Amino acid sequence: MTAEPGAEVVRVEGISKSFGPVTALADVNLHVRRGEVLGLIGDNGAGKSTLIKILTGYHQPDGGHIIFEGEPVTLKSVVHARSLGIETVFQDLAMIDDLPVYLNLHLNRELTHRPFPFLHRREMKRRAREALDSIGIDIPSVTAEVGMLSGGQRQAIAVARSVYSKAKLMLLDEPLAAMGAKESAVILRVLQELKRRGDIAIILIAHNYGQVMDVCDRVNLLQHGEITFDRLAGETSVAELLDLVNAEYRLGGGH
Ligand SMILES: Nc1ncnc2c1ncn2[C@@H]1O[C@H](COP(=O)(O)OP(=O)(O)OP(=O)(O)O)[C@@H](O)[C@H]1O
Repeated sequence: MTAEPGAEVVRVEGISKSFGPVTALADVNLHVRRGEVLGLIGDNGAGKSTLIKILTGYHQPDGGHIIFEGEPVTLKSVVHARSLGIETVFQDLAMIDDLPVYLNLHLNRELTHRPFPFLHRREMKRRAREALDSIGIDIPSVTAEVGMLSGGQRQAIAVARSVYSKAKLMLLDEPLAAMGAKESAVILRVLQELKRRGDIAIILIAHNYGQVMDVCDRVNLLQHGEITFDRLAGETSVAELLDLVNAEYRLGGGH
């Protein structure tokens, strides 16, 4: 089914999740297609991270369904979700700073000279270079330690790692938080390139609506545990999004 360009990769139906007395998600419905970047916005505490953690297999929902590539799935764990092609790029990156770029790209997937347990470094370097070049990430050397790179470059490598592991659905939770304009531009360029290639579905959480509008095809607003707004980016504006979120404060629903 996903061989088709534009095919639906994931559909979420009626997802709910509470933490004790706190209802994080009440009745969430959303979907995203191959080659599409869906921007997920919402006030602090709206439930965005909880939704991403459900899709990544970290939290189990209390109710509702997840349809992945047309089949209902129960995502039992992060490892299970990853085995299906659901990859998350976290804010805190999960990179090992004192390892070079090419080994970070191959974490838990190191190539060896079979049947011998020696690392096939030359081949890993070659593949790392190819993976970075293929999505336009400009890193001078794949042997550089990740800890020496800028935040933007590290985040770009985290994205490349997901692509390299053949992600079908990529989840990005605030990848641009704490980044300067130049660093954000690196990531936005990579996302544009992935969009152009058209084979991955992407859900992006971001607080900067200007950046959301730059890269997303469609925007969903999460409020009170439900998606209350679903619009093509070309049919809305930063001003409208700000207005919708700020309306909550005016109604006394904000924190
Ligand atoms: N593990 C948890 N235990 C208890 N409550 C939680 C837990 N995770 C989230 N919550 C609560 O669920 C609600 C939704 O939180 P969530 O982090 O998903 O929101 P968010 O939209 O990602 O917010 P932010 O933009 O601030 O990151 C909040 O009220 C939060 O306090």
